[in-house]
Amino acid sequence: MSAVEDLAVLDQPPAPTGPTGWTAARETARRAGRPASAPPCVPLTEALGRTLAEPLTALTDLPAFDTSAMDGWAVAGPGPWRVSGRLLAGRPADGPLADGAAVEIATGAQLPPGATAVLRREHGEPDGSLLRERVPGALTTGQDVRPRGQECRRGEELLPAGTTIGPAVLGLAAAGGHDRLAVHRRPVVDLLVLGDELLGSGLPRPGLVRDALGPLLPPWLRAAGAETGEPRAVRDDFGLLRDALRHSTADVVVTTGGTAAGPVDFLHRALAEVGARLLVDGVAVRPGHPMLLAELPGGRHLVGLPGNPLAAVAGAVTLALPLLHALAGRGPGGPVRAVAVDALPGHPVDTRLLPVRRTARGVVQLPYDGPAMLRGVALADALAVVPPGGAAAGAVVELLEAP
Ligand SMILES: Nc1nc2c(c(=O)[nH]1)N[C@H]1C(S)=C(S)[C@@H](COP(=O)(O)OP(=O)(O)OC[C@H]3O[C@@H](n4cnc5c(N)ncnc54)[C@H](O)[C@@H]3O)O[C@H]1N2
Ligand code: MOO
Repeated sequence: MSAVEDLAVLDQPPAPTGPTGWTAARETARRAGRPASAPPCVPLTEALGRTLAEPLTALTDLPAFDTSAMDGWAVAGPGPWRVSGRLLAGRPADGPLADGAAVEIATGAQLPPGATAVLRREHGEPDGSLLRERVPGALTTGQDVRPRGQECRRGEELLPAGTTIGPAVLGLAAAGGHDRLAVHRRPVVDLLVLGDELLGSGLPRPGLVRDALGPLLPPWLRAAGAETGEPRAVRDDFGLLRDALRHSTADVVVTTGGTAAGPVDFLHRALAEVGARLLVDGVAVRPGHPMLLAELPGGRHLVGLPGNPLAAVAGAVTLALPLLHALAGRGPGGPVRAVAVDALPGHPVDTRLLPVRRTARGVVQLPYDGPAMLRGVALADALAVVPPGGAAAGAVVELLEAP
């Protein structure tokens, strides 16, 4: 081994020897993800759900020209005014308006030079070719005019890099003159669902249960910025799992099940066999404590979610979403907090994640929150982070996104 390689090995944090604290585990996952360099520039139609790789700047003043905010008349100076002509939206204004003149104007039309205000249709009284105000003297200079640059000036930063591109961002980008946006690449996720007992359809039968995570995880991971296809069912076979890990080229492999120490829980062995390095091996959190995070050769990652469905949800919010957000270039965002209406029960030494519902007075616990249950979380607005020992009534707790 060369000296450089030697140093690189010494630089790496040692493999965890026990459960990682919940906050540290989430932070480790976030730090593990770095967005790829050279972000692509994509058309607006392909940018939804991605993250701005560069600040969004205005390519134009907004509005780009003085605009009428109302249907009525553009007027110059105090009334009464002599009316001639009509200005519609979509056509450039022609000649300037002389003092004492008015022109009929539509909302959104460019104001002619010399116009001092817009008189709304309902506030004006046409009298032959003259126009008067219904309430004389009520019109003020600049009224119902959207002056050029009111919202922004050309070159002004509208949104910072790291902003998630939602419909409003697309609209703003278009308004600001953009056809394409520099965005972070979506991290590609392979989802492997482990377990011989899992059914893809139909009713549970003796010993067999429906796969609940195959339907639950992909849309949630996509909403977190990932690109992922159909989950792949992998039977409880060491060789199959090892080969699935070995052959995946995804940025992140997410597995469900097989994290514990049962006779067919092969995940740890398969990770060792493919040369993975564990970054988190168990987390002091309930449910979900066997969750893990590993670095695969080539700097890719694997998140091992426990098989119990609510434990898998806890693993996703703790490890998978922070990792994917970081890879997708999303900032961590500020914590969301709420008051606990009643006391929230905790684990004596571990953090607990509880499905809760928002009410006007704060959040309340939902029933059916066992590790194997989804009934509570399906009704939940969020997962409350309950510190060891529990949270008293009136305490402020952090909230995490529920699927
Ligand atoms: N001796 C110990 N046993 C277990 C421990 C422990 O600490 N010591 N921890 C328990 C906890 S907590 C959890 S969580 C599970 C984690 O187990 P695995 O990740 O190995 O998951 P499996 O054994 O494969 O499955 C557990 C459970 O979940 C059901 N399952 C799995 N996948 C799905 C799916 N896609 N949809 C619905 N249900 C699923 C599976 O049938 C099992 O019932 O280990 C405990 N054991
Ligand atoms: O992770 Mo387990 O209960 O905590 O389901």
